[in-house]
Amino acid sequence: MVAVGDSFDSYLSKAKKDAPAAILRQVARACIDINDLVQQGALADIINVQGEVQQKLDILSNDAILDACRDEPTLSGMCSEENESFYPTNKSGKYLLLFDPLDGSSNIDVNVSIGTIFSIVPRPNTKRALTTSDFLQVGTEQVAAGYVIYGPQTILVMTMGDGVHMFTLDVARKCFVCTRHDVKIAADTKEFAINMSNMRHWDAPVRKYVDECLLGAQGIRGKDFNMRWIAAMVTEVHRLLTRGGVFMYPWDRRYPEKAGRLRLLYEANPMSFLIEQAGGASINGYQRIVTIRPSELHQRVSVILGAKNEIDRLAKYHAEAAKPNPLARM
Ligand SMILES: O=P(O)(O)OC[C@H]1O[C@](O)(COP(=O)(O)O)[C@@H](O)[C@@H]1O
Ligand SMILES: [Mg+2]
Ligand SMILES: [Mg+2]
Repeated sequence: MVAVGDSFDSYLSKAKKDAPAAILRQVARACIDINDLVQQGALADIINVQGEVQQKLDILSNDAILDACRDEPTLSGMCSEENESFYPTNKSGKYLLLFDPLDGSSNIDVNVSIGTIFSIVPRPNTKRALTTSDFLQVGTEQVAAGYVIYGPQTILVMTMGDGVHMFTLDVARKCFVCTRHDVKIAADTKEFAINMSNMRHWDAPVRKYVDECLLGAQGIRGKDFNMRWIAAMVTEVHRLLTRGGVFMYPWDRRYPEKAGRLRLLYEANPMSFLIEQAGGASINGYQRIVTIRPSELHQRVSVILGAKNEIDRLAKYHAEAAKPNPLARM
């Protein structure tokens, strides 16, 4: 078990023999480079005065991960939120890497925390050429997942199914050091996060849950709730892992044909793995997110995750709403 003060490298060196340690080392290295880019901010524009075309941080971050991982022998392919299709690497690699290189892009200009999210799954069949369908695995197949938050501190948070551990970047030494291990989320909370501007578009169960929270001590919940919205899933999940809460980006009527806003493979699955490892729960309203069978790389999903008892309540409201109305048959 990892302990506070252990370096990320020593944690990885103690991992199970078949763990994707080498890939995680490369991802961490790329994220240190992304952190440098994030820290430079507008200075990067000033430094690059030679007439080169400036690239958006999303693209630079994407390139940083592709560059760091493409020669890793244990990796057979990568898939990014920023690319239409997958990127094959080493034929004999045992693993596949999926990632959102820069989450919370709208926060960059206003200097609010952003992050990188990653997920590693085994390659299902090493005997034939890699195909898109190899990436379309249920979240329960993940062998490792996590994120790096670029905030006042830069912190790598991850799980290999052995609990959730946090490693803070030692900027001077350019390495991550464990600062919290086996993080757990309390089953109850008085805090929720949702984009309230979409309220009129929500489905009835989400509306009911939030209405009850807003009634506070005067309503059936009997307690006052606080609300947050940072508009970066990484930062919201980091808050949940630090002091509990509920995060929701549910399906809404703005885009009825889409299952939600967030991406199943690059955002929802890795975050759900972390939240469940921390003792919380993560659903799309009706089922555990990690049990959803993906049908396309950029598939979207409704996300409701965090404190166990709150998610159970939300699941109950969804199940009740889905029951056929007995009056309809009369
Ligand atoms: O702008 P909104 O509707 O508040 O949406 C914010 C959500 O969009 C996201 O930024 C989407 O991720 P990207 O920035 O990677 O596209 C989430 O992190 C966040 O939860
Ligand atoms: Mg994102
Ligand atoms: Mg992104």
